[in-house]
Amino acid sequence: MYQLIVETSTNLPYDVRKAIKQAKAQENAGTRAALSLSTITENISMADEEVSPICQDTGMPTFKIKVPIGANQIEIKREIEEALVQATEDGKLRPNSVDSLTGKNSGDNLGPGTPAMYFEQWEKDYIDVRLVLKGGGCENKNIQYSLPAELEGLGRAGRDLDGIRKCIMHSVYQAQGQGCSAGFIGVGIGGDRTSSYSLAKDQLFRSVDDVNPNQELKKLEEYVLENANKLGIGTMGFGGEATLLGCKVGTMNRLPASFFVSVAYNCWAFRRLGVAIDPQNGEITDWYYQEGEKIDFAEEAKKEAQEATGEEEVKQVVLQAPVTEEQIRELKVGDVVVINGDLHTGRDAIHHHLMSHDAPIDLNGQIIYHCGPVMLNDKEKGWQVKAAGPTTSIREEPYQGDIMKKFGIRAVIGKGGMGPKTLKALEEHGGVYLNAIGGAAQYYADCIKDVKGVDLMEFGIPEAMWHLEVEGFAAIVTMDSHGNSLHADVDKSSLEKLGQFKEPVFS
Ligand SMILES: O=C(O)C[C@H](O)C(=O)O
Ligand code: SF4
Repeated sequence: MYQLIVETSTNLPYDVRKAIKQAKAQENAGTRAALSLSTITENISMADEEVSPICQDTGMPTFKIKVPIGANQIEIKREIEEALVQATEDGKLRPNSVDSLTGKNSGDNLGPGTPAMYFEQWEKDYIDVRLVLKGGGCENKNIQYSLPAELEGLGRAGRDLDGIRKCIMHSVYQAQGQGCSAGFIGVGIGGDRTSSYSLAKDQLFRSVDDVNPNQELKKLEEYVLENANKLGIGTMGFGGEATLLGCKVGTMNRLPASFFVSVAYNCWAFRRLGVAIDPQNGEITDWYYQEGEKIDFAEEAKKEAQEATGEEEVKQVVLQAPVTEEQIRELKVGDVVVINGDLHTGRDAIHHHLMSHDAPIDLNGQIIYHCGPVMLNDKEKGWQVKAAGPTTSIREEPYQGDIMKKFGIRAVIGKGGMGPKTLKALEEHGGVYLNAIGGAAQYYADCIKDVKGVDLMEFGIPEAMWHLEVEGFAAIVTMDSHGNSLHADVDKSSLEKLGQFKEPVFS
């Protein structure tokens, strides 16, 4: 179980690698989307080499286990829990289990509902364990429709295959880049609200290459894959050709009165693996999702990095943090900023806290990084950063503008963009929003040269305020102090494109 957990967190499966490689081939060199994909593939290689988490959000560990008749499920549960605790201690998983009422992090990835484990008996003589580590950002972009429904951009979706088609197209649109596109979707049709979502998630256990045996669903999957990529959302929502990398649809019976379509959205960091286990000796006899060649992005990434620095099409601005208002007002959407100096992490708990408390340090001219890192406290070296990519910024929308003004913060780094309230505050106050590449947790951890301290540890490791010193931390200006937002632009243009799919296709 330990091996399965570590491999899943650090080594992306072959089928997912293949889909990412295809996406890269679709994007034109030198574009924002192509550069972001290069960062992503470089990150995949780094995680593999370092045996460190691909993304800092190691998600909700979800196990699907098939056991021969007579196998002791209680013992298997215990083994899984022990392995999770160990993997957390070793920095392969972030402590991710939080009490919903008190906000307290259990620290070891155990707690009510964590991990999720689903057992099933079968008549074979081996144990089949599948694991998906699905992060919170993409989980937040899951969506459930109850048909008939009225959908933005697409009009009425009826209780038929064409209505289902519209829901799925809409689900990709509404995710924008916030679930770290390009993503994979699993769709569940029918059931009740619970079983419909669970069917959607089950589809994520199908291999990316898997072909649906049901001809109608096969056509639907192909249609969505082809057409969702015409929405122009692209990697991280920066615009581009690759928005969706996989679409798998399953169906089950429903009640006469209900008609649910549920969509489970998974980011590009699609961490799911599986093993066959011999119950006699506990040995792994087979790994799943590893057919064919393993794509090694390392060499490719090196070549591309050289080419990209040679091209230099985009404006690059080096900022030494702390920064001044004048420096920030000079930045425009599309600029690439390279940061050296101080960064301070702050996510949900910190933003909520800062609304009614003083900051633990002087934040004037400082940069806030929406990030909940994986940290290890080494006896000799002190705090070590194991993974540190951005988290979805939109959750801080109610607070961000006020906090920037209150403390004189000049820049925030995150992913997925923010809304009109923040945009207005950036203009009034002289601030900027910088988009880092979601999921690229190794790539950014590598830029962190020192952990200078930590405050508000009572919020738990991911939510604490970490004071970091960085070098060469690159991010893209996607919202500036002149009222421009790339996110608003991509949302608007993709909604217009969504309108092209209004007419019936499967009727
Ligand atoms: O929790 C995180 O670090 C990231 C989260 O998965 C997100 O996508 O927002
Ligand atoms: S940060 Fe992005 S890549 Fe990581 S779990 Fe969240 S959605 Fe996935």
